[in-house]
Amino acid sequence: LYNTAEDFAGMRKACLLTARCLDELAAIVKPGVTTSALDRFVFEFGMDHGALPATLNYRGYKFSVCTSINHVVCHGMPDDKPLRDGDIVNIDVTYILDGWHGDSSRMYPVGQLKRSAERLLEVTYECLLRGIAAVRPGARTGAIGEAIQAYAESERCTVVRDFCGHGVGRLFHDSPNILHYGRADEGPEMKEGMIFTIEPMINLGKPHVKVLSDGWTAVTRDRSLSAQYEHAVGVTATGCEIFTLSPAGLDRPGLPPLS
Ligand SMILES: CCc1ccsc1-c1ccc(O)c(O)c1
Ligand SMILES: [Mn+2]
Ligand SMILES: [Mn+2]
Repeated sequence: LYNTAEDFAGMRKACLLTARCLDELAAIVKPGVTTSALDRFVFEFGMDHGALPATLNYRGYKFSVCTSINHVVCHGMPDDKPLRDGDIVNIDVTYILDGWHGDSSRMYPVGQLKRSAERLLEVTYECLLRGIAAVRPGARTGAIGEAIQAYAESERCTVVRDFCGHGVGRLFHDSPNILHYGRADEGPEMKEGMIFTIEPMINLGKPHVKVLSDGWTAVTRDRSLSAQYEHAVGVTATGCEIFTLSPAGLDRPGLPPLS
């Protein structure tokens, strides 16, 4: 367990840096830009702020970021292929700043999206917000998954079961695992001071996923579109604090709020 004073202060700083990087990426992502260029930006942004990407050399992964396009569910690797008009891409960043891991991801539209793709982004972000709304001391972690699954399926979407959220803080991955489906009476009880990510992957088609021969890239088996949003949260006496919110309100899909 973490204590809500110093530990939450450390998480706030690491997560704010990740959120600021994700904010800046919104102006960079456009047709013709390669995901390798995004990888270089994320590495350099970290260097400029005294932070290292946690994914670099993590379990043999060689990049500073995951970039997952269209039917890629997660763990997409940056490459030299240019993004195309109509693509949707998840960019997942984890900076380590003074030993604290700021883990967050968002969806970025490339150019003009089809309505079905736009709707998937809205449903997925709402799934994350519903999961966050279920966080409070005394509830079980299963309440997060139940809330996400109920909303996703009410919108005729499906929840990926193969990957989950996780404890985060001084470690990139810690207990508890946070499932994005299930029942409210399952899982460990949430306690004040717990810090974990909620990172639902939502598909327009079937939930089934397979990992490509590169050992990383997870794709929908039916090649349907998939989206993911990730926030890191700390459990407080009254609910939770979202550490990775965008200071500019850019973490939600669609147009940024009028300033
Ligand atoms: C590429 C980083 C990686 C490797 C194995 S799991 C993983 C990963 C990627 C994004 C995450 O948000 C996460 O919690 C883990
Ligand atoms: Mn992440
Ligand atoms: Mn994560």
